[in-house]
Amino acid sequence: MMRTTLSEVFCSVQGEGPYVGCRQAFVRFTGCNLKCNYCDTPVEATKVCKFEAVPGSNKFHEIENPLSPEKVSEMINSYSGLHSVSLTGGEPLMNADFINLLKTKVPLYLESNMTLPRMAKKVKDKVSYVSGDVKLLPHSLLEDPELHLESTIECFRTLKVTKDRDCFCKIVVTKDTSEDDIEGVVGAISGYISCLILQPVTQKAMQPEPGFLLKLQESFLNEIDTRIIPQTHKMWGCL
Ligand SMILES: C[S@@+](CC[C@H](N)C(=O)[O-])C[C@H]1O[C@@H](n2cnc3c(N)ncnc32)[C@H](O)[C@@H]1O
Ligand SMILES: Nc1nc2[nH]cc(C(=O)O)c2c(=O)[nH]1
Ligand code: SF4
Ligand SMILES: [Mg+2]
Repeated sequence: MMRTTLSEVFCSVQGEGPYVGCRQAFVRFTGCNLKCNYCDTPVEATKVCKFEAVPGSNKFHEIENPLSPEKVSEMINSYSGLHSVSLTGGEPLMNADFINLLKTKVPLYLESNMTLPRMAKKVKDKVSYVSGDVKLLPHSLLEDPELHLESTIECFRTLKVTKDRDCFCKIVVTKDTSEDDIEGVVGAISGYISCLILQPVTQKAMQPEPGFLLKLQESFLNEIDTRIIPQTHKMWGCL
C-alpha cells in the first residue's frame, strides 16, 4: 500500500498569490529536488506528522509517518469551510502517485517548483489550481540550467490554465534577480497562465528595491496581468 511522509497538516488561509485569504487545508510533503537559497521551509523527512486538529489552536497531534492516502484524506476532510487543499512541501510533485489517491471533498491546489514534467503529467487532471513557481536561481545551485528552464516550460505547458483549471505563476524576486532571466521565461509561459505574481522575498536582507519590482511589473503588464504580492501570512502570524 502506498504511504508518504508529511511534516504537517493544518488549516489556515492562503497567504500568497491571487487566492490570498481563501481557507485551505495545508498538506506539507517532505523532500525536495531543489535547494533554493531563500527557502523558508525545512524539507527534511520527519518521524511524525504534526496535525493541527483544531484550526488556530497551535496544538498539534503527532501522527507516526508514513501515512496512507486514506488517513491524509480523513485528516483533510475533518476541516470545515475549505476553499481547497494546498499541496505543498518540500516538493509535492515528488508524490504525484500519492496525490492521485487522495479523496477530498474540495478541490486540490498544487504549490510546485515546476521542474518535474513527468510528475506534472500524472496529476494534470487531478488538480484544479496550480500555483507554479519559476525558480530563477544562481546557476551554481542548478545541476543543468538549460534543462531546468526546459523542464519549467514543459510543466507550465502541461498544467496550463483551462476552463477546468487555473494556473498562475509566482516568481520570488530577490536583490540578485536578473531582469533578463525573468523576461525570457515569462515570454515562454505567458500563454499558459492567468496571471503573474512577483513575490518579493520575505527576508529583509535579500529584498529587492520597490522601484525594481514596479519596473518589472510595468514591463510585463502588456503581456500578462502582473501583480506584486508579498507573503501575507507572515504579517499576522498564522501558519
Ligand atoms: C516552501 S515552497 C513549497 C512548494 C514548492 N517547493 C515551491 O517552491 O513552489 C512554497 C512557496 O513559498 C515560497 N517561498 C519560499 N521561501 C520564501 C521566501 N523566503 N520569501 C518568499 N517566498 C518564499 C516559494 O517560492 C513557494 O512559492
Ligand atoms: N498561510 C500560508 N500560506 C501559504 N502559501 C504557500 C505556503 C507554502 O508554504 O507553500 C503557505 C504557508 O505555509 N502558509
Ligand atoms: S523548491 Fe520550494 S521547498 Fe524546495 S527548496 Fe525551493 S522553495 Fe524550498
Ligand atoms: Mg510557506
